[in-house]
Amino acid sequence: MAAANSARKVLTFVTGNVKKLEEVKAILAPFCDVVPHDIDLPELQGEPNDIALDKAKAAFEILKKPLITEDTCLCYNALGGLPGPYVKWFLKKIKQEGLYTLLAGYEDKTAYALCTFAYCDSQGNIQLFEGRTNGRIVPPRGPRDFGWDPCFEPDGYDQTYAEMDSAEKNKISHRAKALQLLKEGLTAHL
Ligand SMILES: O=c1nc[nH]c2c1ncn2[C@H]1C[C@H](O)[C@@H](COP(=O)(O)OP(=O)(O)OP(=O)(O)O)O1
Ligand SMILES: [Mg+2]
Repeated sequence: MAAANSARKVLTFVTGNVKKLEEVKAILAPFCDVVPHDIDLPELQGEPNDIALDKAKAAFEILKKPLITEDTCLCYNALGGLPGPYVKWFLKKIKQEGLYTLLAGYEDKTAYALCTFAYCDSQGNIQLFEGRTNGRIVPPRGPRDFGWDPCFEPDGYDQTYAEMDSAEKNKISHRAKALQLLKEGLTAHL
């Protein structure tokens, strides 16, 4: 990875999620190539930062080379930040409709999408880069090919993430913001 300046930089992204990979590749295209490595990493329960750190540590123990991992949370303000890192399991069991009806008893539909990238260097040192986009939870609208995108309407938009084109989402998303910080943080390393 520590390539000469003239060579194209390469980052290994450990994820099992092809839609994440697609977005990360598109957002980082001007900066580096992204090579996926599909490992189903164990995920701790707990605070988003601890989960993100642990995910990178687990990936490094297997690959023993520099890499990035990412963990995404969908946090409802009315629920003290839940489902947060557990949104994957909520989605699996109650689907997009359920993610909306979960808030039936609450007036506050605001939420934020939180993305935490972890970069692990060749020595196993880990740095985190966090991006957050505020919005609200709505009845699902738009294509259903990426997680909770149909339920999340970012502030300042009347479209859900799912209804926006991908280029637009990639300008304002939680993931785009985290990757901007990662690019700034890694320019010296890569
Ligand atoms: O921008 C997004 N828009 C909509 N849905 C999203 C987004 N980003 C992640 N998601 C979904 C995927 C999974 O249901 C959960 C996060 O769980 P999370 O553990 O981070 O993802 P994952 O297990 O699919 O992939 P990985 O192998 O990288 O852990 O939210
Ligand atoms: Mg996961």
